[in-house]
Amino acid sequence: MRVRFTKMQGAGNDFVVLDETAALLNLTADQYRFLADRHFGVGADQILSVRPAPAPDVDFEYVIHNADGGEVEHCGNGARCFVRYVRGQGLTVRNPVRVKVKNGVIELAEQPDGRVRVNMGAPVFDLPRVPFDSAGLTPLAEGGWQVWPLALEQAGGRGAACMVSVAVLSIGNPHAVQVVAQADTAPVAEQGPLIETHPAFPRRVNAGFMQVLDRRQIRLRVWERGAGETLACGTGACAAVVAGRRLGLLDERVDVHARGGLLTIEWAGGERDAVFLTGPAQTVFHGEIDLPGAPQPPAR
Ligand SMILES: N[C@H](CCC[C@H](N)C(=O)O)C(=O)O
Repeated sequence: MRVRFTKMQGAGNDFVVLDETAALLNLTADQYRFLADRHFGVGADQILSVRPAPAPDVDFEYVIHNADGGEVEHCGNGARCFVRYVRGQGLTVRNPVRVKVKNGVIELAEQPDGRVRVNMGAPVFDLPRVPFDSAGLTPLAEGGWQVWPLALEQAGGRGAACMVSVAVLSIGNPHAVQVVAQADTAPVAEQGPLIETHPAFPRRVNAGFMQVLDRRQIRLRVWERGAGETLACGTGACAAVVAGRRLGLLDERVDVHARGGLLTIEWAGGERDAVFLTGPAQTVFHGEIDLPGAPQPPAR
């Protein structure tokens, strides 16, 4: 099956964008994995699908699949590319654009300076909604909030276990954020997959490693659920700033230095206050590719 796509990136987090506004593609997990494959496919951290509005109060539906083929609830860097795509392709002239994501509606606005500002909605701290299973775990009080100590053990008991303390929250998708002294030398490759698959996270989790430079700047690396370490993670940047602010370390507006670029996060600090993510969105190229496997029958 031949599909047209657009390759995009936001602060180095890269995407294959599929325009499904005229017809749904009904791709399989294997086909999403193929598109994301950097050797046999196009190559991307996530696949973003642009779909028709499911209700009159939104302009589009925004569906995200990780490189491992699994559908996920949200992608902040992808949201910026989404609005760049739909406006650039003339699918809408609205600004901001309202899109339906799995757990709600978000607003995406192209700014005069060319960056894109996304209203990501309010963070979620209710542990069962992250979801996080805290049974058998005792939180540590930290700066007026709490962090959760997790034992990380190599598969098969190889190597010594180590303990990390993570702040746990959802930005529509699950995040576990730890404060580290130096992001550049943080053990992202070693600890990331162990945190991602820790049994306390029944749907796995994105693992953030945050170095606080000062109250208005952090350096952040994220091992993403279903994708591994990416050059930037939009929801991860939101989660890190919200966690840092609740731990008393950060102010309302923070510049997040990711490996792939700069993101700006704003959160007033109230549990019902929306988190705002501002950053770049670039189109890299357009293309077509033959997908293995037969087209799927429409979902029932
Ligand atoms: N890996 C994430 C989805 C993509 C998030 C990230 N690319 C962003 O910009 O928010 C998850 O499984 O929840």
